[in-house]
Amino acid sequence: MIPVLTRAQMRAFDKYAIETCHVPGVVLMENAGRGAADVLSAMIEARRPHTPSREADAISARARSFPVRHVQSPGQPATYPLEARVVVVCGTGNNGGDGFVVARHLYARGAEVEVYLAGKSEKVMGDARINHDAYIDLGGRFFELPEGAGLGPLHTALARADFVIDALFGTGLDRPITGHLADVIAVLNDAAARCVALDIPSGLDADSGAPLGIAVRADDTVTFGHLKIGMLTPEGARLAGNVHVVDLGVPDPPILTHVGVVAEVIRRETVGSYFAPTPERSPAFPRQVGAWTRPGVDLTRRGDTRPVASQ
Ligand SMILES: NC(=O)C1=CN([C@@H]2O[C@H](COP(=O)(O)OP(=O)(O)OC[C@H]3O[C@@H](n4cnc5c(N)ncnc54)[C@H](O)[C@@H]3O)[C@@H](O)[C@H]2O)[C@@H](O)CC1
Ligand SMILES: [K+]
Repeated sequence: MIPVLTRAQMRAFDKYAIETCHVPGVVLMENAGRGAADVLSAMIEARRPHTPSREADAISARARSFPVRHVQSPGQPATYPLEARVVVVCGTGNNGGDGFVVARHLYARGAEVEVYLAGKSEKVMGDARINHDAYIDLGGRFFELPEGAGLGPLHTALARADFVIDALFGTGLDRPITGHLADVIAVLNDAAARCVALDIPSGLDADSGAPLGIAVRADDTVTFGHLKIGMLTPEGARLAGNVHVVDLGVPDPPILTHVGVVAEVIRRETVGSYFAPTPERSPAFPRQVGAWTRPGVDLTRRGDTRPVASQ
């Protein structure tokens, strides 16, 4: 079964890993961002066969000048250099920090990357600041888009982008989005580029699955650690698009025991475990001996998912 967490549970998961298990937050952020970069690399690779021939010539010329250390190895999701123009739109919190990690990895893999920060660098702190500085000091293309700045440059960048990465807000969202940040999201939603959200589409309430003011309409969402319940409601699922779960590099059992889960997604292959065999003939299937009957199952809480009785 696949665990599903609330916003508070996911935040408690990260906190427990950092404070009790002593996995540094910046390591979790690196694992999250690198995992997302792998998902994106595979998406970029999947487009490669459709490249028109003139462009393909340019690509092979670039490939010849790309460092030899990027020889494709087993498990590597793509051929380097990646052929894609990627615009990463970051907020000033840790979701934006994930965006800087993704930007750094895609840049290192040869993609054309630009980062737009919806705010000022001076507002970026902690683990996000470490990754902000690393990306910029490695020579990554970077632009600030603070309150009051025109959104023309973002429009222009998105018009030529293949992918736009939404790293504005994750589980830290706690009030409706208004003003400048709402305008930035509207620009993202107008773009033709494939939109990939990090953790959750910005503006989506991770618990209710409703937009808080305005929300990004993603084609894909790369979510970190575990599914969030808000992505499984009809509206949340529509905004999240295809969902990919990336692990944070920490084992689940010691942490999930402490933080709990709100629901579980059942896999086809394990659905049988929800049914218990009856020793007698079932009244519903009188000819069948040892029929399988449905026990009481409540899929909304982990504690209630055990079969309680044969009925
Ligand atoms: N160390 C960690 O805890 C990890 C966090 N991760 C990422 O961090 C995210 C959570 O990061 P943060 O808690 O920094 O929060 P966010 O980056 O989601 O949001 C940033 C801040 O924006 C403010 N805010 C909330 N709603 C707003 C609104 N409507 N308008 C303007 N400002 C608003 C809040 O003060 C919030 O803390 C996760 O979704 C995930 O992407 C991952 O990197 C994994 C590790
Ligand atoms: K996001």
